[in-house]
Amino acid sequence: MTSEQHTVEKIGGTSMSNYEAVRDNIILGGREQDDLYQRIFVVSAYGGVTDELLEHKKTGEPGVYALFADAESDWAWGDDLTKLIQFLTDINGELFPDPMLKQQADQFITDRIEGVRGCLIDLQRLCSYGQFQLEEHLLTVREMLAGIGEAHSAFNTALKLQQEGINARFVDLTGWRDNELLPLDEKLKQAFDAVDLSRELPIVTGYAQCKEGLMRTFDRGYSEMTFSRVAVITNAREAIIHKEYHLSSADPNIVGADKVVPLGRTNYDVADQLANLGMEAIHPRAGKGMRQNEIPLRVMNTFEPEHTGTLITGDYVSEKPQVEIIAGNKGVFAIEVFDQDMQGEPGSDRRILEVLGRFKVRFVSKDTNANTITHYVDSTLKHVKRVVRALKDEFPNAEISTRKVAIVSAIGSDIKVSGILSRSVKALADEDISVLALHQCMRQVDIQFVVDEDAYEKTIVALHGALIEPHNHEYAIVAA
Ligand SMILES: Nc1ncnc2c1ncn2[C@@H]1O[C@H](COP(=O)(O)OP(=O)(O)O)[C@@H](O)[C@H]1O
Ligand SMILES: N[C@@H](CC(=O)OP(=O)(O)O)C(=O)O
Repeated sequence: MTSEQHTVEKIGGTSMSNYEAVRDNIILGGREQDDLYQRIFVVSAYGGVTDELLEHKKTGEPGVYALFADAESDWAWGDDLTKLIQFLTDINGELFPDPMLKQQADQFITDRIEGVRGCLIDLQRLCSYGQFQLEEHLLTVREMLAGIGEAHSAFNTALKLQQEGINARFVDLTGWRDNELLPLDEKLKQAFDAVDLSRELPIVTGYAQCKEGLMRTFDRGYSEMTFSRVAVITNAREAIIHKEYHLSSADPNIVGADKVVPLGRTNYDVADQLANLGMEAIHPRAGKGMRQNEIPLRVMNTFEPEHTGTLITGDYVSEKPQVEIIAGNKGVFAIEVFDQDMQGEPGSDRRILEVLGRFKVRFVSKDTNANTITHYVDSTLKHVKRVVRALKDEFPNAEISTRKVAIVSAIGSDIKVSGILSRSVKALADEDISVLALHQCMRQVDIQFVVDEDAYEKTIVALHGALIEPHNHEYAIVAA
């Protein structure tokens, strides 16, 4: 099934938890009955469910997976799974006042969870014989558990919409009781060849089981990968992500919702800069497929459906050079290698990168001079300490130092604005913010300021006030 007239739309977890908003603002949105179709919805688990299944995305608090992987507490995971059934059936109770429908939804998800419980008990027994190592199967366990959340929300949404007279169809990509493991693209082709978009509304699980193993590469970003591959494989005319906020000119929680303005237009290059800083409009690997297939990506605010949101395309460059977004990352470690012999010994950078690669530490930015190379890494203190120990072995005569910093970036599809650098630095100086390092590429799509970690918020506010607010954008920066 491919058509050039349909959209593929991802609905994020926080939005999914508000069924009425999903139904009224996304599914119906004032459309006539005949205009409801030609859309594919890829849904995430309800907010907080995947945290319970795996571990809390922000706090790290263990979920079922983390407890199962921690061999010490043999049965804590089982108790957690039982609590999870209660959590999910409570959600069903909110969603289905009709007892028959609630019973149907409860039956579906309880069967699924009890099936997984049986699997995990068998796996534990298998691994108790020593020939089988639990560690070798943990990624499969993680994938199986993750899929429960999306199966739950997709099944419920399809059932609810059917009750509202919409021909919604539950498309389960979680591989539950599948007898073959297919590569992702093949699995998607198989699933959507069976769908008639002119008269069916597929509600698709954001988790897809496939030979590549989505979580191996994307972990908690798996639903974006499923979403983007569905858009590519079915040749969508547009891909849309429905989130609980606009992609704004800065974090509304820092600058103030009254001061930020939605980004109306931008491009995948800017989206990659944001992802590099940890503020993901779209995961770069997920965005790559859509960019290469020239599928526009729109980020919509579920709770402001009348707003055209942010349209991300590969070729967009703002007519008037300007900063479009101030974004940053405060959890960054600067690892500085200062070695007086460096100038005379080419290859130092390669050796440093080899150490970072060995510990799978990703760097967000870097700067160098004759005898100093500094990498700014987005990692944990534990990993940074390991890297520093390895660097000391590699560079015995070097001074190696680390420091927690924040990186704040002024980003835009074209920021070749004369005087922007001086205005930015002045805005920071006026707030007594010292700039520890400064990076700008010749392509001029971003200027990165490295500041003390505790100056992160002040820096974002100062740059937003100097570079964006004076333009008094109203509806959006270049409305989509
Ligand atoms: N430029 C920005 N536009 C909108 N929100 C932003 C921006 N920068 C940071 N944020 C913050 O990111 C939060 C969402 O973070 P994110 O991890 O993407 O949520 P989710 O995991 O639900 O997609 C928003 O609630 C907002 O506080
Ligand atoms: N439900 C998964 C996948 C996901 O992307 O969710 P969300 O769209 O709410 O970020 C998770 O929480 O990781």
